[in-house]
Amino acid sequence: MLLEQLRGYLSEMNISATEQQQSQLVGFVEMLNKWNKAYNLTSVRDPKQMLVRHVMDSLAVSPYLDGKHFIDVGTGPGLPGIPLAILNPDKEFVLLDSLGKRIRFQKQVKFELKIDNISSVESRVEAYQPEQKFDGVLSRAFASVEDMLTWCHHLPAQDGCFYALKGQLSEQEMQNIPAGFTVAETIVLKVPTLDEQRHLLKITQ
Ligand SMILES: C[S@@+](CC[C@H](N)C(=O)[O-])C[C@H]1O[C@@H](n2cnc3c(N)ncnc32)[C@H](O)[C@@H]1O
Repeated sequence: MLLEQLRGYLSEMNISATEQQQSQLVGFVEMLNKWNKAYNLTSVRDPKQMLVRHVMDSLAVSPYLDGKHFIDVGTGPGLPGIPLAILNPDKEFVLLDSLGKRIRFQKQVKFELKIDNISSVESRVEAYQPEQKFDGVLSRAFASVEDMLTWCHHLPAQDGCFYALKGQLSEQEMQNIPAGFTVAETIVLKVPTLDEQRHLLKITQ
């Protein structure tokens, strides 16, 4: 059932995924649903809604990613990083969150679904000093754009950029973008069956 739903959405979004990737994406929803009962990972309780609101919403970002080495800050259970890693095995994703139980969930997902291109870091983002900087710094439902840029300014490589996945954009939030950062692109994302607005801000430094 979930698999059929996923296939329909992938075709609507013009995204191709192998059988193995499809089964990993469904496996991720099933694990999210199972662990959610004890770990409180998301307020979305219905697996069909998890597929739309978490997996498809994350995958909508995939066509816009430039580079190979990404970090997803405030990733929680691995959103958008895990669906993006499943779809892009040639890219690497560091999943960072300050809460240990979310990190434990990500590690179990990596192990059970055999996702080789993710690694988890338990840290506050402000304190994290990576050995290698990133082509892209991703976030979804993490913080205001202002706070994200202030806390994460040390993470992108020279030509790297920020990708903030947002709902409705408030004028005030856009006005508060700190000096030295530029919104290079504002992309309107289409997520099947979701009426609310979804935006991807691509921000350079
Ligand atoms: C609302 S959740 C969003 C999770 C996920 N990105 C999503 O889209 O569902 C925000 C997450 O950011 C984490 N977080 C908040 N402040 C943080 C910080 N300063 N450093 C690292 N993680 C942080 C929280 O632990 C939480 O998991």
